[in-house]
Amino acid sequence: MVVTDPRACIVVSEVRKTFLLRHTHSLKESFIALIRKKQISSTFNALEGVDVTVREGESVALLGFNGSGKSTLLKLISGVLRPDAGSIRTRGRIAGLIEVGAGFHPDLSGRENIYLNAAILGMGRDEIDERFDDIVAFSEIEKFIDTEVKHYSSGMFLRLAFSVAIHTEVDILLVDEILSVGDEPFQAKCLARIRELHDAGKTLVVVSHDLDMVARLCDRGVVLREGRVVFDGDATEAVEHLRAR
Ligand SMILES: Nc1ncnc2c1ncn2[C@@H]1O[C@H](COP(=O)(O)OP(=O)(O)OP(=O)(O)O)[C@@H](O)[C@H]1O
Repeated sequence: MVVTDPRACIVVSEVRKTFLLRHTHSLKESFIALIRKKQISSTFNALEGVDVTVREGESVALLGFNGSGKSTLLKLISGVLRPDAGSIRTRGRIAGLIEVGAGFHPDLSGRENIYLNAAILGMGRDEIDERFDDIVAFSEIEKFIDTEVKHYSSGMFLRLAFSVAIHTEVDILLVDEILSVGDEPFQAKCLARIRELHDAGKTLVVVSHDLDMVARLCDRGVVLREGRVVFDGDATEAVEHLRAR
């Protein structure tokens, strides 16, 4: 596909993602299945023929029921997964709030993890120094910043990881289930920060089951059903489309 839109920053074109489904648990079972000429695995298309173009500064929600392919599409855009057919092109720095905290080390302190994680997310030492206080203040865990992360509660861990991710310099922010992060006041704060980033011109792609929040945060909604795009348009209409089924 030739991209004619000069403001396009994510171009998903004719994408298919296939997963292998195993039907056996062990080597012994596989052996028996082979002898009995039974299928030991089959393939399954989590996404098929998906076309989505996102322009700079847009806020797009990926909507759909469980298993419709939303997270898979987000992972393809972030580069964590590769498509089996079609192409995905992106322009600008992308940060995914997808597997938040995946790069954290339990034996290091909160402070050390901020430096480690921010570096993994592409920030330079000076940039981290400059933002360190903001990251810690946002997480509200100042008192425990020099404690090893393995002693943190799961909510504290998520607060710190989310704070680091949300303070990195990006053009495109990919967010999977914002509302699974921390307690209610912290979720509201994260949402406000994401809105601020969008107001400053950043592009957002959000996956969430909180349809009211999505309708307020996003301008556009893409509805997936069984791996195919069944609606792409105004976010409020997309939510209505999803609720109508
Ligand atoms: N690594 C994998 N191996 C096999 N199947 C997978 C894998 N990842 C995803 N799938 C399958 O692909 C389909 C789409 O999954 P995906 O996580 O993208 O859905 P989703 O729309 O984000 O769902 P949910 O709302 O439940 O989070 C599901 O049927 C899932 O079981």
